[in-house]
Parts: sequence; structure tokens; C-alpha cells
Amino acid sequence: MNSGTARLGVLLVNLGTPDAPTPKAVRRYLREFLSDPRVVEIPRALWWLILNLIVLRIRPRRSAHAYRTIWTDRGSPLLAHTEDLRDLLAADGRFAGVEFAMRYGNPSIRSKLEALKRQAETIVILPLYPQYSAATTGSVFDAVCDTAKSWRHVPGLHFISDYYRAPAYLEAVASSIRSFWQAHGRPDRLLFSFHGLPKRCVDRGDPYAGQCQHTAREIAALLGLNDEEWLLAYQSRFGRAEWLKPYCIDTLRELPVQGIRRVDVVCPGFAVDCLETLEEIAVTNRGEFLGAGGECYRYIPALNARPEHAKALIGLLEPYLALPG
Ligand SMILES: C=CC1=C(C)c2cc3[nH]c(cc4nc(cc5[nH]c(cc1n2)c(C)c5CCC(=O)O)C(CCC(=O)O)=C4C)c(C)c3C=C
Ligand SMILES: [Fe+2]
Ligand SMILES: [Fe+2]
Repeated sequence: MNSGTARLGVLLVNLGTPDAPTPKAVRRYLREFLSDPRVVEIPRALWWLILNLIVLRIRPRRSAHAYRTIWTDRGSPLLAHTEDLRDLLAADGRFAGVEFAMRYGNPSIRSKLEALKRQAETIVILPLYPQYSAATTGSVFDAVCDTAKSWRHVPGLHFISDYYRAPAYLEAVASSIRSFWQAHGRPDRLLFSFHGLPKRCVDRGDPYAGQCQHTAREIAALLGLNDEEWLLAYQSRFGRAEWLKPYCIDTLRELPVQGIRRVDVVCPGFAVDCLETLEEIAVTNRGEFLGAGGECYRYIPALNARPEHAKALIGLLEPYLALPG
């Protein structure tokens, strides 16, 4: 028993990434990721066949090649940036423990929750997804509950579902764009690119698209942009179903046709840089835009371990520090 405030543990959770940029490691990672019914919502037996007979035979080799182009001395960028962000939160000094875990791959949610349970009385789960989707945030909460099911004494658990409206997050993204423009000048258009989602998820009630639109609108307002100066699109489509539109790649091919030749792309839905930003957005889509007649294409990095990012996340956690113990 304790008096005063509860000792608070924090679990940051990101999507996950392969352990190595090899077809074998990518296959293991994709198998876990794409077997999650929150991620692919088609009948299980049918999906099992498609996954094992097609996807896992083709994609690991192609993705491993893409991962090799972004791999660092510290491994996957997603892992390294998430680790740095954790260190910044731990340095705040007010939390009994700060850990990060990956929904798929390593380190696992179970291992980190068990470590935190030994240090803290109350645990806040903060998925590093500013905008909620069942495929990402919802799935993190599933994994936390699966772990808690095996515990006799379940401590206080708090789930942060989204933070797309948090002023400090919106201002952190706006300020990273302002700094970029101060150093490099302004483009003709700013393109906000968010990870896509199958359209049927939104039709069934997923709030993701509305939250992405709100995010882009608010950041544009903080930058003083009028409606003609920015655009929103969705990237990283996977599979054959219809996903949220407009597709980023189509938008980038059309802009030069409309005479818009200088574009900056920012991805506020990605807390840290990863394959989808460093390879798809910064390299592949750049090639598409320039190939369609564009002249200048720049990717503005994710918030990563910028101090304003850590400050924004700490701001989300502060109310939980005041909970009685
Ligand atoms: C930021 C939010 C994300 C949403 C929403 C999301 C939905 C979603 N993703 C897939 C399929 C894939 N995503 C892949 C990579 C990937 N996705 C996110 C984030 C979101 N996904 C991140 C951060 C990453 C990068 C991971 C890294 O290691 O850097 C991949 C794998 C990449 C590849 O093999 O090319 C797939 C596949 C679906 C189906 C989906 C929604 C239903
Ligand atoms: Fe994804
Ligand atoms: Fe991709």
C-alpha cells in the first residue's frame, strides 16, 4: 500500500518491424502481422490460403530488398527511433518505468508489460498512432488484454486511443514543417500523406479517415495555409480491395499535369520514420512525381526523437501522474 500518487509505468507501442532485412526474417514478421484478424478482415480460411500460397511466397523477398535500402547500424529505423523516443520519455524522471514494445515481432508487448508490472502500480498504454484505427490501435489493446488475461493481479491499465487533437502534437508537426521551410524554402503544395486503410473499415465505423482529415486541417491552419496550398492523400495500399482515396501515388502523378511541380510531403500519422516513409514516400513516390514532370520533391521527416515530440507525448501522460496511489 502506498499513499500519494501511484507509481506510473508507460508502455509505448509501435507496429513492429523484422529483426533483419532478410526474406526469412521478413516472412516471420509478415506472417504474424498479416495473420492478425484486425489487420485483414476477410474470412479466415480464404485468407489463410492467400497468405500462405501467394503473399508469403512473393512479398518477403521484395520487402527484404526494400528494408535493406533503409537499414541502419542500429537495425530498422522504426526500432531505433522508437527506442530514442522511449529514452527521452524516461529522462523526464517522473515515471516509475518507460518501455517500448512492438505489436508484431520484438520486443513483445507481453515481455515489456511484465517488466513494467514489477516496477509500477498503474500502467498507461500509449500506441504511437495519433489517429485511431482498429487495425493498429485496436490490435494493440487486444494484445495487452491477452497478456492481462494470464495475470491474477491486474494493475490499473489505461489505454490512450488517439491523440490527433492534442494541441502539442499538432504544434510539434507544424513546427517541424516551419523549420524545414525556414531552411529550404516553401513548395507549391504541401501534401499530407497518411497510411491507407481498406475503405470498408471506415464504412463499418472506423474513425480513422475523419481523424486524418482533422489532423491535416488543423496543421494547415497552424501554418496559415489556405485550402489551395495543401492536399491530403493515403499511401501504402495493400491488396486488391478499394482503400481510402485519393491514393498518394495517383495524386503525385496528377500534380505536375496541373502545373504543380514543387511539392513537400509530410506524414503526420507516422510517429517515427519507417519503411513506409523512408522508402515508399521518400524514394519510390519521389521517382513517380519526378517521372510525371515534377521538378522538386521533398520529404519532411517524421517527429522521431525531436524534443517537441517527447514533450507532446509526456503531455498526454501527465494526467495519469496525478492519479491517487
Ligand atoms: C500508421 C498507421 C498504420 C495503419 C493504419 C496501417 C494499416 C495497415 N497496414 C497494412 C499492411 C502493411 N503495413 C506495412 C508496414 C507498415 N505499416 C505501418 C503503419 C500502419 N499500418 C508502419 C509503421 C509500417 C512500417 C513497418 C516498418 O518495419 O518500417 C506492411 C509491411 C511492409 C512491406 O512488407 O512492404 C504491410 C504489409 C494493412 C493491411 C493495414 C490495414 C488494414
Ligand atoms: Fe501498414
Ligand atoms: Fe509500403
